[in-house]
Amino acid sequence: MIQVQELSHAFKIGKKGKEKEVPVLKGLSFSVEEGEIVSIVGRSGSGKSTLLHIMAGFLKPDTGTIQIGNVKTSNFNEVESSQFRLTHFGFIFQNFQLMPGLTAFENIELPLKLKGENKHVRRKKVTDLLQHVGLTDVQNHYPNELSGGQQQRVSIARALVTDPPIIFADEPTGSLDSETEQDILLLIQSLNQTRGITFIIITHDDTVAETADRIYRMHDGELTERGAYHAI
Ligand SMILES: Nc1ncnc2c1ncn2[C@@H]1O[C@H](COP(=O)(O)OP(=O)(O)OP(=O)(O)O)[C@@H](O)[C@H]1O
Repeated sequence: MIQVQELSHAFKIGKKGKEKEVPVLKGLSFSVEEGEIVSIVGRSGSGKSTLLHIMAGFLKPDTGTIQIGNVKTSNFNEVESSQFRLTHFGFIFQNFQLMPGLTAFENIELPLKLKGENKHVRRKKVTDLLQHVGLTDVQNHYPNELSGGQQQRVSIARALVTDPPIIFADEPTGSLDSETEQDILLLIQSLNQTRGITFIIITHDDTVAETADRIYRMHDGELTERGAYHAI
């Protein structure tokens, strides 16, 4: 479903005229099947976030191609990239990135408002998702009135509310204690199974990586597959 081929990217650093090229991705190729949980594991600075930014269309690769379904997304211009992102991708971040002035319900509802969905559809979708992620009782709480795990559940529900087929999760449990981490990983697995959503999890943590159906290890700008694990 997602095919990445021969992807390379280097950053230019230093003063104008004296720039140095720092290669980060060096011709890496890999694929993700529809409905899979894939993790990309690697040390800090190995290029995981760069790969995610390129796959999500925030950054152009120097060379290489990305194909999602039958669409070659690496050929997109900025407008096409952002339109594709809105309909195909959801994002989960380490630090949740919730709007502090909105309740849990309103945070989850926001992408639907931006999409112009009517109130009735919004209420139904948000109510269903609140139940699915176990937050019905705290739906009127603001982010600072929620635990880290609850905030991450809100951000997961927000990522899912527009029904994207692919979710990118960048260190989704990086701010959580190990018990809450397990709860969130189980939630991701349950959403993957019940809704068929593809998850791409970026992490430096082997325990998190092993939740996935398939693990890729990032090392020196290349990816190698590490086999299948089902640790939970
Ligand atoms: N905008 C940029 N300009 C120059 N160099 C960059 C830029 N972004 C990232 N880099 C460099 O590219 C390399 C890979 O960074 P990247 O953030 O992709 O790694 P990572 O594996 O996601 O790390 P972490 O786990 O710490 O987030 C690092 O050496 C970093 O310093």
